[in-house]
Amino acid sequence: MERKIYLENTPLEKAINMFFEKAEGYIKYRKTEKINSQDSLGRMTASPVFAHLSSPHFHAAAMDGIAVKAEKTFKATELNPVRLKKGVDYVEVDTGNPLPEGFNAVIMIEDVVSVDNETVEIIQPAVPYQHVRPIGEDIVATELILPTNHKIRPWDLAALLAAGIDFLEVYKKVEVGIIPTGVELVPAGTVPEIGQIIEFNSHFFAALVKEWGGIPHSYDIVPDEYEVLKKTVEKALSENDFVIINAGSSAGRKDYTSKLISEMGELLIHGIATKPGKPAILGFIQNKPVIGVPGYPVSAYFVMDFFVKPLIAKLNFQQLPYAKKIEAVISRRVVSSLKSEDFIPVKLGKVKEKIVATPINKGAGVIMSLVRADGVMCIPQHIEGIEAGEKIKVELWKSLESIENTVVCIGSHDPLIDIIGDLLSSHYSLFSLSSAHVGSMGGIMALKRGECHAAGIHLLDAETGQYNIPYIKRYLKDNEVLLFHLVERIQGFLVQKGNPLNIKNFADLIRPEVTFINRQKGSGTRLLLDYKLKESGIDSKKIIGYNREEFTHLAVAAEVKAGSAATGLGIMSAAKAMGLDFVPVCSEHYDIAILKEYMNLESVKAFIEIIRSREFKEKAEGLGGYNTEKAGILYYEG
Ligand SMILES: Nc1nc2c(c(=O)[nH]1)N[C@H]1C(S)=C(S)[C@@H](COP(=O)(O)OP(=O)(O)OC[C@H]3O[C@@H](n4cnc5c(N)ncnc54)[C@H](O)[C@@H]3O)O[C@H]1N2
Ligand code: MOO
Repeated sequence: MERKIYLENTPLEKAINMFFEKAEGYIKYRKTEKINSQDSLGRMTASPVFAHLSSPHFHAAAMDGIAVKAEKTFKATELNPVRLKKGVDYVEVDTGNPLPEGFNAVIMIEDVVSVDNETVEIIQPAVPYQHVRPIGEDIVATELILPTNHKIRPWDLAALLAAGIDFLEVYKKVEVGIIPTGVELVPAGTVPEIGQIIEFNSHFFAALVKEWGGIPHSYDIVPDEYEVLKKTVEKALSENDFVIINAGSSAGRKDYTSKLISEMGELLIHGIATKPGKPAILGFIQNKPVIGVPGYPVSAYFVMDFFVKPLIAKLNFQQLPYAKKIEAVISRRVVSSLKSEDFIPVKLGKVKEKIVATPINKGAGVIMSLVRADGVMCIPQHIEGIEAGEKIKVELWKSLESIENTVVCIGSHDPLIDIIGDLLSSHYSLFSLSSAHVGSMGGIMALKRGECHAAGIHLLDAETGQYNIPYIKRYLKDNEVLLFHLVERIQGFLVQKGNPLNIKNFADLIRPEVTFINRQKGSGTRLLLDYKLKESGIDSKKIIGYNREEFTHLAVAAEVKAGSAATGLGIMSAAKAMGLDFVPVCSEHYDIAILKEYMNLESVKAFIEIIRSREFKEKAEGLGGYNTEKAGILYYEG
């Protein structure tokens, strides 16, 4: 099997146009079916629907009271009440009852004075047909209830039934075949061995298809064998309106999808100018659309969103679900490829009047970036990147109200921030926490720019040996800042189980067999390392890997776990999380800085309450490596 190395780079808009132009003829002819009106919610009418019955189909009392002959009441006044005889001049009726023969108005029971069991008195005349719902007030038999191409809403469904329409003709729901491919895949529910991956994309796609109004049919995992894939595609085509083939879309040795589409039908496009989503495949077999969706889930989501969502909408004769967009400022610099339109999931929060977007650009394989996202931003092609503080458009995945109730905490990474976030939303259902890890200095700068409420910081001042306060004095001198203790935390070397290289102190870092993974400039851990190196007179140039940077403790731990570095400086919880050993070397202050003006926000008050809670302290102590004695104490105002 030859590899297909060359992928096209068709701009997204062009790809969409080409694809839907070609699909146009197919989209026009849709199958219809008769369904029970009671099950018609959300379906599209395929022909006009006319009323079988009128509603009401008899004159009906509109109020509880008495049915009268209006003429007999005309003389009634307060001074000269009119008396009416039961059965002759009036009949008792309840709302909805048919108006008895010969009667033409209803008087509300509140306006009727009972004289005896057989007689009532009234002091106001009744107008003919007052409080009567005449035949056909709501619906007249034969009138148009719903036009063609109308999506049935709850009240439409009610009107259909009221008009005596028990069955109606709707378009058949689009049926979508989903074929997962790859020998490495094992069905969800299996414990995967090394090299095996749990197959979740077909379930992910099926859920998307349902959400977008289609009926998914997933097929068994197809190993990377051309003939098996061909057979499955043939079967799926015969059973569905279109087919999605998952994975095998790029340049791997067994990436067959594009070859198969060219051989069985017409390959329209292989490769679009987006990131992620680049290896998308668009084609037609027997005139039915066949879409090759990349294996990486984030890449897959965007290809589904670009092509499958509108295709389902068109085949269902429905409008695309409305995507709400807002303007936000971006909290940190994002570099972007000149060759592609970049789609990046973001976390959102509102600080003062600004909506702040923090990009979660973790790569196409990280499904958690979608789980954590509140929206998606797009950087157009031919733009190299966006600077922190610039405005961007964001597609919203969450209500503006919940974004307004989000505490934005930007700064140094610590798993405690996730714990605070979880406690905040579990104790205060309205509030949530959005955190971004950009290092302590990044947090201070975000506070200064008004892009976060709180910053998690642990900045050691090399001159004074003091934590955080000197930095606040220097960088936030124009702001009123409150500094709260969070924890004292132990920093140490993350090493393989058993510490095979026997790394004990900073001097060990320059041993030739010790490779290092560093944290990014501006992070507190980096400052701590540099301070300690200087203190011990160690030249950082002698450390192999000093220039390799990661953004979080966990990322450092992952590098050590994978063996690409022997050690890195980090916190105990990161070592524990990755099953590594931890060699403590020093402790530091991790504090929370908050601008005073945000302290009147209920969400920020709740955030502080959580930090002070016993539950938080217990959870933090449980992780190991933290002293929470002073958590939540305000110790500096500047
Ligand atoms: N040399 C090149 N390599 C890659 C390129 C390239 O242009 N040249 N493109 C990269 C990009 S971009 C993407 S996106 C991926 C797309 O990969 P494929 O669509 O070929 O998919 P696989 O390689 O088979 O799988 C990728 C990844 O996804 C996992 N996967 C696949 N199916 C499922 C499923 N049903 N459930 C869960 N996970 C699934 C699979 O195990 C792999 O880990 O290619 C890059 N490579
Ligand atoms: O589509 Mo790939 O996901 O560009 O990374």
